[in-house]
Amino acid sequence: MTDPAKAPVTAPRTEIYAGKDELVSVVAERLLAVLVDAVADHGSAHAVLTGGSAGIAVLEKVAELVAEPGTETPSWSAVHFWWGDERLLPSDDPERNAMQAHAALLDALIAEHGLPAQNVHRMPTSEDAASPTVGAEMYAASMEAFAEEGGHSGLALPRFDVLLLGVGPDGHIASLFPGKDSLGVSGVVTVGEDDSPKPPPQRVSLTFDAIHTADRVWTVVVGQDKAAAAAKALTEGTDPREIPAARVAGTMETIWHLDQAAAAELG
Ligand SMILES: O=C(O)[C@H](O)[C@@H](O)[C@H](O)[C@H](O)COP(=O)(O)O
Repeated sequence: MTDPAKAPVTAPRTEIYAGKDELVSVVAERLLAVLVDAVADHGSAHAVLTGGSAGIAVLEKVAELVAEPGTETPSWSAVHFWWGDERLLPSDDPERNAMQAHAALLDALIAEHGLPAQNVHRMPTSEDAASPTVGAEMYAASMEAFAEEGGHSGLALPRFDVLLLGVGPDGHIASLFPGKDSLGVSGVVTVGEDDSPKPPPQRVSLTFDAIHTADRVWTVVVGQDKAAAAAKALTEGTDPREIPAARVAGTMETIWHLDQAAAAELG
């Protein structure tokens, strides 16, 4: 079995866009293309979604593209959506990443385009799980049920074709925050966070080991408040315990999509 801590990872490539709209359009088009190609290539597609305003704007753009006649789309019955992290809140809380993604795209795909509701794999809510640790274990079991046979990582995970990540001004990704024990958790696919510095405190997150199994890992980074964190993350030798985004990587490609404001301090 491959040691997941040593999964092959690719070096980051940066792409800088004039503004949020340009960035969001490119990522939305690319996301659709990856889903189409994945279904054609291996019969299904698994995408990992992110919260945050840029990540949700990408989904809104995908919804726009899907509604346009002539857009090439995947067979939605073969597409699965997962999350990189979630806030442990009640199911109807508008702060849940899943609620926002449903409103932006998923409800329309289910109602109008044949996406099976059961292909949307939400992280547990505070009604489902008494604690982040329990929520993390539940989500690991959900992913195990779709684990790729003979996957290269040695972890019980679906083959993630693409995994989106927002980046916080503190350099956090998913719910992996600077200085937290979650950063060092290895050999498992999920981790609970009880004390997030960004509210709400209780969250569930994929681990770095899980993130590193994805074929493509794409950040979506918009705004001047991310400039310092992005610059540090993309500087060799940065300690990921201080800037978790420094460990962002996928097995086939790692793309940092930044708008000019977020890229302002890149070396
Ligand atoms: O769970 C959270 O607290 C947010 O989802 C967070 O992780 C977000 O992804 C980044 O802060 C980037 O957010 P923006 O895309 O809004 O800049």
